[in-house]
Amino acid sequence: MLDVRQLQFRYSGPTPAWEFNLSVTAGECLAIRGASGSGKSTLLGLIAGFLQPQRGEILWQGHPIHTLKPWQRPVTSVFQEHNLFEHLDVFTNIGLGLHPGLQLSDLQKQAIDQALTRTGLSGFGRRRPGELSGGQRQRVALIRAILRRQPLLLLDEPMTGLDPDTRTELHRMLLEEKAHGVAMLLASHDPEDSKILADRHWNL
Ligand SMILES: Nc1ncnc2c1ncn2[C@@H]1O[C@H](COP(=O)(O)OP(=O)(O)OP(=O)(O)O)[C@@H](O)[C@H]1O
Repeated sequence: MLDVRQLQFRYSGPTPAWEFNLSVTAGECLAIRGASGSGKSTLLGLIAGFLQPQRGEILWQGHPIHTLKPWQRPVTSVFQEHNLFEHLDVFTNIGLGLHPGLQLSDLQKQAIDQALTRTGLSGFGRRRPGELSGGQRQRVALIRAILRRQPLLLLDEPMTGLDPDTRTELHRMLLEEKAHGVAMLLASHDPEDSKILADRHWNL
């Protein structure tokens, strides 16, 4: 279970201050609702560890994680910027999410191939991100996050630029992750994403 307790944050300069309080249990998807600029990405950035809170706690299974580096947290995230390595091909980008030294088992290699096929990217494994469309890059980022199988998945506008069939397949993959006990936080302006994936809503 994720517990965010009295988590206070403000950017430098004359910007709003936030205090976040929420919890998400294993296998649950919490949709974060709020107008553009209300702080949804900020909250996800704090949980991922890309931003440092001024006060408060983030607990996972009762243990504080807000003191950990991003890569030490039981978290994986898909942000709008994708964060793919431009000099590496699609397969390697995904594989590095599974093992930093790319020591992949046959099962993991199969899982990557299968996920690429399911999302219409069969045959794209050797392409670099610069040779992909925005929606294709988004799919690669999502596959990488899903296959990493961290207990907590942060999704910031995850379906941007995807066609209806690919969205349906990715919704299905995310529902499978939920069924495996992955907890999710979803920031999306698309009501369809929330309707299909979310168990609860939380308003900012
Ligand atoms: N690095 C920064 N420095 C100062 N202010 C920032 C910074 N990043 C974001 N903000 C401000 O913080 C507020 C919240 O931004 P945030 O990106 O969290 O909103 P959001 O709810 O995710 O918006 P959207 O739905 O448009 O993605 C906005 O007013 C934004 O301008």
